[in-house]
Amino acid sequence: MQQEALVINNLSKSYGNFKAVNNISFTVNKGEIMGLLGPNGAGKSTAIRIIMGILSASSGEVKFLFNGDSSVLDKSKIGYLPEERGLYDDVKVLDNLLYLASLKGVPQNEAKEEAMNWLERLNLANYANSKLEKLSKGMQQKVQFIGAILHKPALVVLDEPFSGLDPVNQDVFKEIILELGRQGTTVLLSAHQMNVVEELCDRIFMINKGKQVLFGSLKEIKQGFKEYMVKITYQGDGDVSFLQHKSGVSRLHQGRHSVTFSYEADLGISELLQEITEKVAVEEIRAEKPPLHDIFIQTVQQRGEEIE
Ligand SMILES: Nc1ncnc2c1ncn2[C@@H]1O[C@H](COP(=O)(O)OP(=O)(O)OP(=O)(O)O)[C@@H](O)[C@H]1O
Repeated sequence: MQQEALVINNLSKSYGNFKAVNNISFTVNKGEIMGLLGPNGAGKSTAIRIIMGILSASSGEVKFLFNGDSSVLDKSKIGYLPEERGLYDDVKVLDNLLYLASLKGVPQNEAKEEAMNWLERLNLANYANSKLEKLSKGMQQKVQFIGAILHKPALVVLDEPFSGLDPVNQDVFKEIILELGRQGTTVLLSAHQMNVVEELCDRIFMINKGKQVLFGSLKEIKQGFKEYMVKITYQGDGDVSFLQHKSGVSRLHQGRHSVTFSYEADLGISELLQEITEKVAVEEIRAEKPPLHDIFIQTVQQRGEEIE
């Protein structure tokens, strides 16, 4: 039985006539990894800051259910990685972490042990006694990430945790986030590089210009998108120009020995593939749903809306 940990109901935030967040609703279940995905300026940080109690909503509500039913946020149960990182530059790495842990009520001995374990795991143990300003941006982000999870919170809220990280460290963060989910920690994270996180999240809330675009698991979102991306490679100089006139085919690109196009899933693709194999000596066929990023862009465009 799924247990709701966080409920967002009809949340909006206006600045004058401008709606930065426009009536969004979603829930996050206990132990679930939820991705809030959208381009720059979509409203992700605004929504997160409202959830964190830093900004007030114009309307709507945020409910925390992991500690009984409460609209009051118990900050010691939440870990937060803010978009604008907030550590002390001229303070040692370990002391920065011990300070953050003390704000959450973690006893110093315990905090020190946990902090050193995490620094070890993130290859920063040698920097424990260096001032933060000596570390690279990516390293500082790792320290801030440790600060968000050190006190074993029930809910972790990460605003753009992957931006500015190299692919190796992105994978390290992903591994830790998955581990948190398995341990029952609820995770809400935002990202603009959709393809970095699409496989990580149990469910995804896609947002553009403050409004919901799509919401569901990756599988549900892909199933709901009714177009395949097809790529066929073949030997020799076959002629597949008939595809130009085929209904359901769009975005056709003809290469020297290959052709790519989009095809409406509802039409059933086997007959079309049969026709192609009669015309050319097919080497490889790939038909798959597009990546999340493309689904996002096409869904927004199909609705006649613009991307920020
Ligand atoms: N204090 C403010 N006054 C007016 N407009 C604001 C204010 N804060 C944010 N906005 C606007 O609200 C929109 C959403 O901003 P927000 O920071 O939530 O986006 P985001 O999805 O987090 O994007 P990014 O990835 O660039 O941080 C933007 O158009 C931004 O310019």
